Amino acid sequence: MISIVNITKSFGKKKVLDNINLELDKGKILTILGPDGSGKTTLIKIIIGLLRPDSGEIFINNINITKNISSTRELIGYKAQEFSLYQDLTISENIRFFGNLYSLSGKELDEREDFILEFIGLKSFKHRFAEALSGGMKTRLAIGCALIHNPPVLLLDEPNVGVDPASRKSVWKLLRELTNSGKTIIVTTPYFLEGELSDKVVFIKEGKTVLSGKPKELLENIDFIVYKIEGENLQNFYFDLKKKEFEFKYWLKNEHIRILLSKNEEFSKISEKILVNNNKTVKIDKPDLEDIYLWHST
Ligand SMILES: Nc1ncnc2c1ncn2[C@@H]1O[C@H](COP(=O)(O)OP(=O)(O)OP(=O)(O)O)[C@@H](O)[C@H]1O
Repeated sequence: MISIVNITKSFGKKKVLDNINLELDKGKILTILGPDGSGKTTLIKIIIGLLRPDSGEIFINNINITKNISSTRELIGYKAQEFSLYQDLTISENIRFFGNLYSLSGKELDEREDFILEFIGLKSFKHRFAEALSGGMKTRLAIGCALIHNPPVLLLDEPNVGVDPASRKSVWKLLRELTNSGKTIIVTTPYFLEGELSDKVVFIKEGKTVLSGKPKELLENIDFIVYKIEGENLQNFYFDLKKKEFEFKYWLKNEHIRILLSKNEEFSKISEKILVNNNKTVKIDKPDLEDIYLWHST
């Protein structure tokens, strides 16, 4: 459905995207994961035709949209990272405004507005001003606005940044309903857990694809072990570890330190070196997508 072929883009001397290739089938969600500055937004902007790639092509339904930029209007609904709803317009007015931009009017616009209000679960709030909405409601409204012209493809740039975890879940539920009805969705996010909810993930680092695949398969085919160290004074312990410049991968995450070792490295060999004492406990932990990203990208 969507094919991204050899996309490369530089700003001045800086290569921001380096030969990106991706395929996504109809009715699926692709999540682009990567830290700030890795090139996610640049790729999205190229797909919607806001930026021209230096080389490469993008196809949606076999239409070369890099050559037919005008076709992106119909094919794609887009929610930008800094999406600005009109704060002094109501939910209903925001949706109708976007409808006007897509030349919808009269009965057609009324019906579309009604459908979207129902779909995003904001019908009973339709006269509420956008500025008075919670983060999750704003995101749902923004997705509704991007859907106004019923495009087959939806591109959402970091839709859940600044949204609480419960509302993030409701946004993902909405996305899944959309794919069940045949829409194809690309999402960017810095939250690795969101990747697990999608059909396909791609990890991008410094403009390069580190790894891509189905989250379930990536999680089932892991060639490392995650050790979780808990205990008191972990921050100091972590900074002590840093001074020793170990080669293995470790970092401080929430309330613990994570250490990744390949399956043939024995933890006992390093446990002496890192002086895990009585104040610390070591457990094997379930790997997640962030572990996979760090394993492959550092
Ligand atoms: N118009 C531009 N001119 C010059 N450099 C740019 C431009 N747009 C982006 N960049 C640079 O390209 C790199 C990738 O930026 P991009 O916004 O695509 O990353 P990102 O992964 O979306 O990060 P973020 O989550 O912070 O938006 C960054 O180093 C950024 O500074």
